[in-house]
Amino acid sequence: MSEYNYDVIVIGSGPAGGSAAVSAAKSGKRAAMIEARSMVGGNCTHKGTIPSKSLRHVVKQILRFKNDPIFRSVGDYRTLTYPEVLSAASRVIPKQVEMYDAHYPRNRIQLFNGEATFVDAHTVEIALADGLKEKLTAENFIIATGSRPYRPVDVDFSHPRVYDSDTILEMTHTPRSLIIYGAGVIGCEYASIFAGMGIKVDLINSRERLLSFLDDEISDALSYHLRDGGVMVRHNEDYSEVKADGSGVTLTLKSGKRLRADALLWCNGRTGNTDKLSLPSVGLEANHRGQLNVDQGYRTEVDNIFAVGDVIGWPSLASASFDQGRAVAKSMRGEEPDLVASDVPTGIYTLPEISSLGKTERELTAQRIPYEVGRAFFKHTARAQISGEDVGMLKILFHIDTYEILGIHCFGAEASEIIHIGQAIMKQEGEANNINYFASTTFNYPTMAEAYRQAALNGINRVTRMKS
Ligand SMILES: Cc1cc2nc3c(=O)[nH]c(=O)nc-3n(C[C@H](O)[C@H](O)[C@H](O)COP(=O)(O)OP(=O)(O)OC[C@H]3O[C@@H](n4cnc5c(N)ncnc54)[C@H](O)[C@@H]3O)c2cc1C
Ligand SMILES: NC(=O)c1ccc[n+]([C@@H]2O[C@H](COP(=O)([O-])OP(=O)(O)OC[C@H]3O[C@@H](n4cnc5c(N)ncnc54)[C@H](O)[C@@H]3O)[C@@H](O)[C@H]2O)c1
Repeated sequence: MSEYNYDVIVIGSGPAGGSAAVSAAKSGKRAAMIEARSMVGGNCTHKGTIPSKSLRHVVKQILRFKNDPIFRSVGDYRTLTYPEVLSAASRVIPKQVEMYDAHYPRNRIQLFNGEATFVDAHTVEIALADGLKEKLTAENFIIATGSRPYRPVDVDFSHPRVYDSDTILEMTHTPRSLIIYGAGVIGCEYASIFAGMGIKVDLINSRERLLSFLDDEISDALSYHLRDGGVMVRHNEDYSEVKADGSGVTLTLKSGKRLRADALLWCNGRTGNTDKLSLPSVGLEANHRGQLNVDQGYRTEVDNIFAVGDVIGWPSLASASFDQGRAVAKSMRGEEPDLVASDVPTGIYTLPEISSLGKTERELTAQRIPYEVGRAFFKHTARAQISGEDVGMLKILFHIDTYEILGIHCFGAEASEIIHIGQAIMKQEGEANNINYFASTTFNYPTMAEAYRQAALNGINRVTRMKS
């Protein structure tokens, strides 16, 4: 008999912890999960990815209905309130919870609901919902406690007109105007959602362009479409004061500007959930963003304690967290983790959607790599013309001599799915990663794969002209 209750205890049931627990259990480990919420699924399911993507889907449907005359002939368009949109979007959460819930008994993972705190490197205490405490021991621990919105002390988040990305899901009214402070991925996605509902949005960015990690052309397209959708984007601005009163919120910027709106949504930064874990009892310390350092195998500075997901920082994506969960289980078994998230695609669910993979034009130019660009505009593809979603572009960057694909950048409807067609080719070893694939392969018609063919031919023709 082992001296411990479990081989592994996972703390946090989001994408990272959930997949780590299932992977460990499938390889024969006696696993337990401790989750502070009453339901599994993590912040991803309850506060982050799932509610925001569901909200966005509902708003996209509304816009479709509003903008397409055919729908107006079958029903009147009327303005929906935010609580109505939220209620439609919330239907997905229980379905996700039910799906995740089933994994635990099926894989014989013992689930405990309560907040976990370390006692020592092999013991945790759980504060159970009924006020009782329980101690559990394990040979290994996996910390997958995720992250939460960062709240600066000089902003009063208890005021009913001041929200963050968690509390915006509890807003019970429909503001006529909204200030979104922070134009990262969360800020831009929510700007699309609220502008799509007809709410006047001010989007405040502390940097000089939107989502500067994107290819410049795509970032410019996002700026254009957000503005076209009614969002007022302001760059290079930092707040000096947020003041909320009974009728609205005033945001004063360091530049001296004052903005006023019915409500404010704070989207500036996140912090890792490590403050409740009593890390000093095991000799661990989080950085100033509440995140833990890990090695290539997701091991912290304490040999038997691992960490995955948002709590270790970049890339802080659900997509990568699922893979990290499986990778850490492998690492714990002493195997080489092969799923280290180094080539994660970006999928940004603004309206229009954005997705990219690999190098940007700016990076290739800085690295002096000779490349050419192949472009296809959605408006020239039959599929987009038929669906009516003809705003968008696919851009392939490839090596001028070898034709190796170096980067793929896309915006427009279903961009985050479309990118995966190119990803499959980019992942090929050696000469198999070649833009010619798209020029010499027959695709279903009409499909958005046609955009790859158009972009490939566009780029190859340009190189051929240049070489002739
Ligand atoms: C608004 C928003 C939109 C997003 N959209 C996307 C997207 O479209 N695509 C994408 O890939 N990513 C997206 N993300 C990021 C994604 O949600 C996170 O990367 C993902 O949730 C991280 O998963 P995780 O398993 O690390 O932790 P989480 O999902 O944060 O789950 C951690 C869990 O740990 C629990 N926990 C914390 N402390 C304790 C404790 N002491 N004891 C017990 N349990 C504890 C929490 O209750 C929580 O359930 C979005 C995030 C936000 C906020
Ligand atoms: N579709 C998606 O994949 C998706 C959607 C939402 C959130 N997320 C993930 O959730 C995480 C959090 O998103 P977010 O929008 O809060 O964060 P973010 O990192 O995109 O930045 C949010 C804001 O904080 C500012 N900021 C961030 N770090 C800063 C720093 N060091 N100094 C000064 N300003 C800084 C940025 O300028 C930006 O205005 C991200 O890692 C993101 O990838 C992903």
